Amino acid sequence: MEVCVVDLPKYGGVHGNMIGKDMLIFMFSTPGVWILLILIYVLTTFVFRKLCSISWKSSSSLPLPPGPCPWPIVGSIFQMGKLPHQYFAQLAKKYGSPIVHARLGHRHWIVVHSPETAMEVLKTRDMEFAYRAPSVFAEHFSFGYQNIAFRQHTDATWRHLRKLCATSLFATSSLRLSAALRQEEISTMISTIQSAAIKSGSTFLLKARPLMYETNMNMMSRMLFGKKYFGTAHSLGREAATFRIMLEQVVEESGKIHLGDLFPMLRWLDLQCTEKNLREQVRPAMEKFFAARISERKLQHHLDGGIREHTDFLDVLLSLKDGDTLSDICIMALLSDLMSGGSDTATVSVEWALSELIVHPNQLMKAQQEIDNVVGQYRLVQESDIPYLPYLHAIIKETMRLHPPVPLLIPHYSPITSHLGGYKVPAGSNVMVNAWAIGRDPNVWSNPEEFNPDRFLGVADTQFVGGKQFQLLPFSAGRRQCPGYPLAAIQVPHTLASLIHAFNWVPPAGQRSKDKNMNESFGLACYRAVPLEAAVSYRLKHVL
Ligand code: HEM
Repeated sequence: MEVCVVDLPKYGGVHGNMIGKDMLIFMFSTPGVWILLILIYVLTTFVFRKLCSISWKSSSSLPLPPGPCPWPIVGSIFQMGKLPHQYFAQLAKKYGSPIVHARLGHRHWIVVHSPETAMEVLKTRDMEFAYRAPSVFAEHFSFGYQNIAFRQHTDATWRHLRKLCATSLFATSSLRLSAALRQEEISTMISTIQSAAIKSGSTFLLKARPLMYETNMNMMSRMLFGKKYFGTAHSLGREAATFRIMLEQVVEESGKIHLGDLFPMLRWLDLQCTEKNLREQVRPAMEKFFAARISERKLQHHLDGGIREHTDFLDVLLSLKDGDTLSDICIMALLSDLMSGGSDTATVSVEWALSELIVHPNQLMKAQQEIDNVVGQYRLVQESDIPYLPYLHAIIKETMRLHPPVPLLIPHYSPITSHLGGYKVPAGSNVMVNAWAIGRDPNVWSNPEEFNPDRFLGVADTQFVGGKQFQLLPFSAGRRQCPGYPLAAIQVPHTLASLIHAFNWVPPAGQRSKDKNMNESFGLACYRAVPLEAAVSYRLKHVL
């Protein structure tokens, strides 16, 4: 039998099982295949683009606002640095756009930089942008989004809580009732400094921040639940120690960037162990502290036979009836919200105002003269004097223009895809207003870097809360506008007036007025990076 030997190609015949290099060489040397491939490529690209444009158009056919090209996965986290408001202001300048965008991890940040765009976010389309983003810190600090700051504005309880604050804590009549306790705390602060001045001869070096912070905390805790934890010997028990430790933990956690917020899919891993700390240490400590305040007050109500007069906000909250009652968890969340909302912001405002006045001695002198004319030198400033001090008010407005205590406000959020100023806002974006940048914008203010309180003489206080022009936004505006504004509008000028009325403030020896270190640090509020230190001497004829 004849055997026909066929020399097979190494990988099989043309119509056989041909794979590998030779096959590729064969394919690409055939013009028909080339044409076919090009056709397939063109077709698929066309179909893909078409499909994309259909789904893009159904959400938004607009481009993202200008911004840096993000790194894969991390986005622009490493470019942002420690002062996000300054980073975004630079981006707005670089791209010549009042709306800029950066991606940080998984989340988009859309930041607006002009009064017009701020008005669109905070007023015109307030309902769309007044949401809050879910976040690791917010979830634990607010006992599961139970407080005002992190509850959604569409929730009826959010409206109820804001209304309760407006009618029973910050209403003019309520503030009048709590005025005496604030005066006591201010007098204590002044006499503490005065004693130190007497002890050290006449002029002494003072770091005022801790004292101002403690004074504000005492005012807040007394107004909210009738107790104080700083300063005098009788308030330094175990309860005060617990309170202070809790406070330190909250401040520390609030300043952290939680990876779970930037990469929600990795949240369960808790790579930094920050969530474990929040869940197992901070939240239980807060819960234990506030639960104890609530149960001791419930006991008092019981002993008083339900006829106790309201002495503080906790009394009001525990006396709510029928459909208005709040759960204990909600009360705890509200108390901690108000404590933290009202302490750092007021402290930071007064510290920046003092810092500016120390480097502008003529303006300090003018303010002191104004106060002397109204108050004299034989008593301390009282809240009832505040309406008669227009130059002091102008100083505070000018300070908050240059140093808004919360420079990017609290981030707003868009849960759905939306648009702003002709740009796309992807679903799940943080939408932020750069109050710091608007306050320093040369298109809005003449000589914006100059500290010139006179520009605000004769300007109504309502300018503080958005006003008509949205140029000055330290308290924000619209639905989320700071509910504590009526208190801050008394507390900040009262504290500042008392300090500059009672003392002379000059830079420490060897430091000239114009050597100003106005660097900032970013946190719950935007403090001076280096706490203010000044040489202080008592200037009143009145002795405490
Ligand atoms: C100088 C003093 C203060 C400044 C500059 C200030 C500023 C602000 C800002 C910028 C916001 C964010 C608004 C937004 O998200 O658009 C805010 C919200 C808030 N502030 Fe203030 N604040 C001050 C004092 C207070 C005080 C005294 C309290 C209470 C005792 C308070 C309680 C709150 C609360 C609860 C919120 C959340 C409001 C919400 O989300 O609905 N603040 N504040």
